[in-house]
Amino acid sequence: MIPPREENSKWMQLPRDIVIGHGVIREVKNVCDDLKLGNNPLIVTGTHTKNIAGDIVYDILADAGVDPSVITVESATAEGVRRVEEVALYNNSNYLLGVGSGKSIDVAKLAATELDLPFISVPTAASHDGIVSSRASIHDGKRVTSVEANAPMAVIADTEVIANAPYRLLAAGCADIISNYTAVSDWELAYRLRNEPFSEYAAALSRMTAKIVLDSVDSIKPELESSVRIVVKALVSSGVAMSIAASSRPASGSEHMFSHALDMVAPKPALHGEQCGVGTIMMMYLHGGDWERIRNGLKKLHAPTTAAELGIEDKYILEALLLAHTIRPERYTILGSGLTPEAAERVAKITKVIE
Ligand SMILES: NC(=O)C1=CN([C@@H]2O[C@H](COP(=O)(O)OP(=O)(O)OC[C@H]3O[C@@H](n4cnc5c(N)ncnc54)[C@H](OP(=O)(O)O)[C@@H]3O)[C@@H](O)[C@H]2O)C=CC1
Ligand SMILES: O=C(CO)COP(=O)(O)O
Ligand SMILES: [Zn+2]
Repeated sequence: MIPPREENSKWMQLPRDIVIGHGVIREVKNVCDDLKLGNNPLIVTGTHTKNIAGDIVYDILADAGVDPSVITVESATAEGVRRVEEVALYNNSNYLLGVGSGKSIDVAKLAATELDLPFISVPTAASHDGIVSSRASIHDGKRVTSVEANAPMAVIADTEVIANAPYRLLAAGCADIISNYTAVSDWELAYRLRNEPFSEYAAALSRMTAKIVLDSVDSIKPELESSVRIVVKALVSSGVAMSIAASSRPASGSEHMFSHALDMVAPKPALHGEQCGVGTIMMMYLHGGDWERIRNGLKKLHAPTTAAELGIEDKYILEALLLAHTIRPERYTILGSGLTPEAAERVAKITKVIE
């Protein structure tokens, strides 16, 4: 059940078990036992990640006498969620495991929420903080909708598996965390101008997490498990900030609205974290903050800082900048009631996102 929102009361959902480390995927049965889950799980995995981790989870559970079923998802759509729910109901599944990247985790998370079943997140990449959060993003071909869901009961993040994922995914995860800087600035602005509910604890945790990652860019390298540990811990910490706030506010502001807008207008969007990173450079400029520090940090991480590096034409960057404020009108940000075309071009050019 998704917690109710009474004024003056707070219901935070946090994972109970968070297991991070080399080879911890092999703890999956122990985690399920710790949570006293049943004997009939459904593993929701992706077409690439099935071979990488889905099959390992299946074998561990099957060897331990559990009777798992498996379903593969190709995209995070409402249709995909419905298909998972049907298979779970047909198999009488008593919990779901999302084993893979963002889309498998989101589909499993939302299906589990709708079926009122426990959900365990087993990420194969550290590409964004959705691996631990209580939100799921669903795509309908034209737009992405972020919906409330139950937080995972457990997160099992195997640093060996994640270190073997394409480095691009890890750099995207770092950029998603660095974007907390502008998300928190937007939230503070909304608190000051609109008296929006604000949590100092969530904001401080979110900002500190972004600082740790930005301060660590020189230590974050491909195929290095110590780098993965830094990023996974940051993603967990950012997820906890969202749980404390009972909202994605601490980790999603104008830079995320820009990324969601790009998902709508760009023929071939880049990774979520990559787009948020580029959005953070521009939104930091609008906030009057140190956008060059953000840009330099992303460069050191080899994350995209320009439209060309995102593989997106300049005109879509400008279109997304003009659309961004309409994405979530109730979420006040530095974009206010929208940029003029001239202002959009100026911010994109000054920050070197477009030429
Ligand atoms: N819930 C939330 O709060 C959030 C949700 N999102 C959503 O998450 C999705 C993006 O997630 P993201 O992870 O960036 O991208 P994808 O889910 O699109 O995954 C990117 C690709 O990486 C592959 N992959 C993952 N792990 C490995 C690995 N270890 N080795 C090789 N390939 C691997 C995936 O394979 P495969 O095909 O098997 O999956 C997939 O092809 C979007 O739908 C976005 O809207 C984004 C931010 C927050
Ligand atoms: O991506 C997120 C935080 O990093 C979630 O934010 P949204 O609520 O914008 O989907
Ligand atoms: Zn994000």
